[in-house]
Amino acid sequence: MVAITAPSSIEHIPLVRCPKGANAGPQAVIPCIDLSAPGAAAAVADACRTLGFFKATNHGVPAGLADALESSAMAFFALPHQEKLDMSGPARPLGYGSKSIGSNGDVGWLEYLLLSAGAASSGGAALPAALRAAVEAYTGAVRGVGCRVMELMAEGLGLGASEEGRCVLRRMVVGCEGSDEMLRVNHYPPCLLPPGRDRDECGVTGFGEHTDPQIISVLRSNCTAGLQILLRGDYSSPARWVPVPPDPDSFFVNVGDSLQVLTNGRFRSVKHRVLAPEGEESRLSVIYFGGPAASQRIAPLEQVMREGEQSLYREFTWGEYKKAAYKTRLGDNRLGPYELQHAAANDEAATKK
Ligand SMILES: C=C1C[C@]23C[C@@]1(O)CC[C@H]2[C@@]12CC[C@H](O)[C@@](C)(C(=O)O1)[C@H]2[C@@H]3C(=O)O
Ligand SMILES: O=C(O)CCC(=O)C(=O)O
Ligand SMILES: [Fe+2]
Repeated sequence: MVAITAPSSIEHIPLVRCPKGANAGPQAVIPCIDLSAPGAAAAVADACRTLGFFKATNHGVPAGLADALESSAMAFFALPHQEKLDMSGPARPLGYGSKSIGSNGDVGWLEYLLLSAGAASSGGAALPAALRAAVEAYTGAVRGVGCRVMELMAEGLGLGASEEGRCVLRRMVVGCEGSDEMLRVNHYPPCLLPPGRDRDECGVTGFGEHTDPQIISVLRSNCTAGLQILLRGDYSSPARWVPVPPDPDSFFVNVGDSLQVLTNGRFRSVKHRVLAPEGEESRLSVIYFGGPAASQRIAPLEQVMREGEQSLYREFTWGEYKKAAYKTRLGDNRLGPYELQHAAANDEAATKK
């Protein structure tokens, strides 16, 4: 990676360039799942096992809620820097941030608002009234999508026979005292490179590669592209980045690290990143992060484990994991320190059955 300085409305900052060569290869198909279709649970589980990512349609959220949030957020980001800071406070971690992501030196070509989104939260109390109202209405709706998806995930894992099984994931995030829900609004202004700078080999990093630490993330963006996911490689093909074509009418769902652990690796958290817009248009994305209460134990759900199967992870609470995660850089492997070497033993036990 090479540090460059690119001019734009968000000042001169050293930026990281992402090699584009790694994107070569056929367009990967992002699974597109109709949340109301009869086979949705199986399709969701399949997508979470293979990619850890899918697009959700037929979600029932009125377009007006996202439109209202998009327009009030764009009006907010158009305010002078100091006003934005005064209204939200600096992102430590909640608040208004610009260029710097987290507190360990990551930078990106964006500005953002990071808000607590819990049912009882007053996240962003000093924001403009229209933005606050739009955030509240949108959060209620996207939380509903998250609930539906978490129930489909549980059903797809084979836990759907009882109400308890079907709701086991959803209840960790919604309707649970102290759960850790956040809403993030990211604004990526166009990044116009000076004449002579060549974009063919590199893109400018909007948001560097990472996995999300929570259980689930539900993302919606405007029409501007930039999001990419990492397709894991195997013995026959190397890992590669694939662009996710934007679709403002749909939501994109990410499996987070905590869900990877809860399913003992059956669902895989997806590495993703955002490249800064190359055209004239800004990218505006809104992400709902569903995390559990700080005291929630994160360990494989008993109901998903086969007889004799061992946990692939040392157990932790969400509070411990979040604290550790916030000491890492974006691209670090945050689950690494919790991994146990039991995969081979589990495979052997499974094939003997
Ligand atoms: C560099 C960082 C930003 C982040 C906290 C961290 O130290 C590592 C995880 C990052 C991440 C990625 C997903 C979400 O955008 C986020 C809010 C989260 O929960 O973990 C961010 C954190 C952040 O921006 O503060
Ligand atoms: O802005 C985007 O499209 C994705 C950002 C993201 O992955 C994040 O905020 O965690
Ligand atoms: Fe993310």
